[in-house]
Amino acid sequence: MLHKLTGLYAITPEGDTKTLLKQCTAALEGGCRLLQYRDKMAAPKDQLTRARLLRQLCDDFDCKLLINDNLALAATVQADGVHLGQSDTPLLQARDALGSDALIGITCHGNLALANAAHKGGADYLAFGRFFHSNTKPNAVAAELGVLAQARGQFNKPLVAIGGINLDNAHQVINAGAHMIAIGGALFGQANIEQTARQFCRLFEPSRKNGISP
Ligand SMILES: Cc1ncc(COP(=O)(O)OP(=O)(O)O)c(N)n1
Ligand SMILES: Cc1nc(C(=O)O)sc1CCOP(=O)(O)O
Ligand SMILES: [Mg+2]
Repeated sequence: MLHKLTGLYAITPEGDTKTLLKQCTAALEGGCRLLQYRDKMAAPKDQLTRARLLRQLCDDFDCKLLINDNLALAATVQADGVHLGQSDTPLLQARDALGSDALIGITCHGNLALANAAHKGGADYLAFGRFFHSNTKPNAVAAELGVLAQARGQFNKPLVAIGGINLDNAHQVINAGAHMIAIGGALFGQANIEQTARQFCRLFEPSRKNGISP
C-alpha cells in the first residue's frame, strides 16, 4: 500500500533504549505510522542498536521510519528516509546516497524561499516550524501559521508542522494547511502514550481527503 504522508509524525525523545522501545511501541499501537528517530545524546553504537530495534518495530506495524540528521545510520538500518535541517547534509547529496525511493524531509523554518529550494530539489515533504513554544527545542526558529497556507498554494507537496504542538493547539496547524503534525513532548511526555497517539490520529479523520501520496 502506498503510504500517505498525512497524520501523526512522532519524534522520538531522548532516553535509554528500553524506555524508547516501550514508548515507541505505545505510539505505534495508538496508530502512529510515521516515526522519526531523533537522538542528539546517545553514543554512535547505542544509536545503531536503537535504530535497528526501531526498524524492526516499525516493520511490525507497517510504519515508516525516518532518521534525523544521520544519512549513514539511515542507510545502515535501511530506514525509509531521513529528515535534514538546513545545516545537515545537502538534499542532493542525500538523494544520491539513499536513492529515489527514500523519503527525504527538509526543515524550512517559516521561509518559503527555503521551501522552494527543497521542493525543486525533490524533497518528499517540507517541514515548517516551530509554531509554538517547544520544550524539546526551545531555541528553534519561530514560524507564522500563515506560511502553511502560502505553502499549500505554492507547492503540491506534503507539509509538516512542528514545534510545541499538542492536543489543544494541533487544530490550528491542521486548519492552516499542515498534512502532518510532528510531535515530541506532547506525545512521549504523556502517561498514556497509546491513547494520546490515538487522539492525535483522530484529528485527521475528517480531513483524510487532504492526504498526498509520496
Ligand atoms: C519533521 C521535522 N521538522 C523539523 C525538524 C528539525 O530539523 P533540524 O532543523 O535539522 O533540527 P534538529 O532536529 O536536527 O535539531 C525535525 N527534526 N523534524
Ligand atoms: C526537533 C524540532 N525541530 C523544530 C523546528 O522548529 O525545527 S521544533 C522541534 C521539537 C519538536 O518537539 P516538541 O513537539 O516537543 O516541541
Ligand atoms: Mg538536523
